[in-house]
Amino acid sequence: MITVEGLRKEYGDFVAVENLSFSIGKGEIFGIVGPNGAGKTTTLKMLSGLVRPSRGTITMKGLDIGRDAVKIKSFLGFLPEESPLYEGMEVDDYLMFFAELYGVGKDVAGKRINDLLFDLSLNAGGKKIGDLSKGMKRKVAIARSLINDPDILIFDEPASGLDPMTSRYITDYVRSLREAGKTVIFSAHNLYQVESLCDNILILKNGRMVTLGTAARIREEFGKIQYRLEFRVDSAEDYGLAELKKAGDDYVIITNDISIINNTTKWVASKGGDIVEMRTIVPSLEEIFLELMGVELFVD
Ligand SMILES: Nc1ncnc2c1ncn2[C@@H]1O[C@H](COP(=O)(O)OP(=O)(O)OP(=O)(O)O)[C@@H](O)[C@H]1O
Repeated sequence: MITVEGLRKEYGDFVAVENLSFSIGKGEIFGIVGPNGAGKTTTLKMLSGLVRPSRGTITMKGLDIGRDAVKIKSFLGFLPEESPLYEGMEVDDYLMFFAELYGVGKDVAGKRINDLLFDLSLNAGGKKIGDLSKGMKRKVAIARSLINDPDILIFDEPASGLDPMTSRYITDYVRSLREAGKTVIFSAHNLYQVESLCDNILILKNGRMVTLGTAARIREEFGKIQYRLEFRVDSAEDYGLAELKKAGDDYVIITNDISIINNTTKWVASKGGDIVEMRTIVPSLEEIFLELMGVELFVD
């Protein structure tokens, strides 16, 4: 559906995005994450044809964005990070206005607007856009990005800064778009959202790809699985295999070395003690992300 090769964007001497290559299949949800300034918005703007790449190619449905921008725009919906809305207009009129800009016929547009308002649970009750809540305004912007019934959606932080309920609603809505066969590319700061939603995740840092894959693959590649063993013995004075912590009457060790776990269970048995619990600790994508970005993590 989408192929990106050797994408680069320079602003003067500054390289905002460097040598990005990836492809996205039809019906996929593709997430882009990275710290502030990583190049997410720049990448999304290049994908949506708003910013011209300094180098590299983007093809969508076999069309080159440099040569066929107009055709591509007809099946593309873009939600910018901050979307200025016409505050003095009512939602229906606003959406109808954009439908006309896209050449959507009045009857089709009317039905589509009703469906969108219903699906997004957006009931403005005749209020002007300027008087709506932040979450409702975001929903209006999302509805606008869908007014031409695009196959490919590019959402820049669709749920950022919204209350958890609205954020959850938008996440569920994005999922329903995939079920309707749309391809969705979005950037986010909320890694839980990305992990629960995306088929593939691209992690960017300083404009470069750190990794790309499913959440499970990224976990496998970068996440250290740790083992946590909790046991009970009368005295642990002669235990010297790993650092011991106390949890009430019990002792706990956390290690990524399975042989330490095996030797500890033998030692516990030799002391006539009991194993209380043995489990693995799988790092969350958030923890892996922080580690990849060079932020130290503490496990307790
Ligand atoms: N028009 C521009 N002129 C000069 N530099 C720019 C321009 N647009 C973006 N940049 C720079 O490119 C880098 C990447 O910016 P971008 O907005 O793509 O990052 P981002 O990952 O979306 O960040 P955030 O999470 O803060 O939105 C930043 O250092 C930014 O200052």
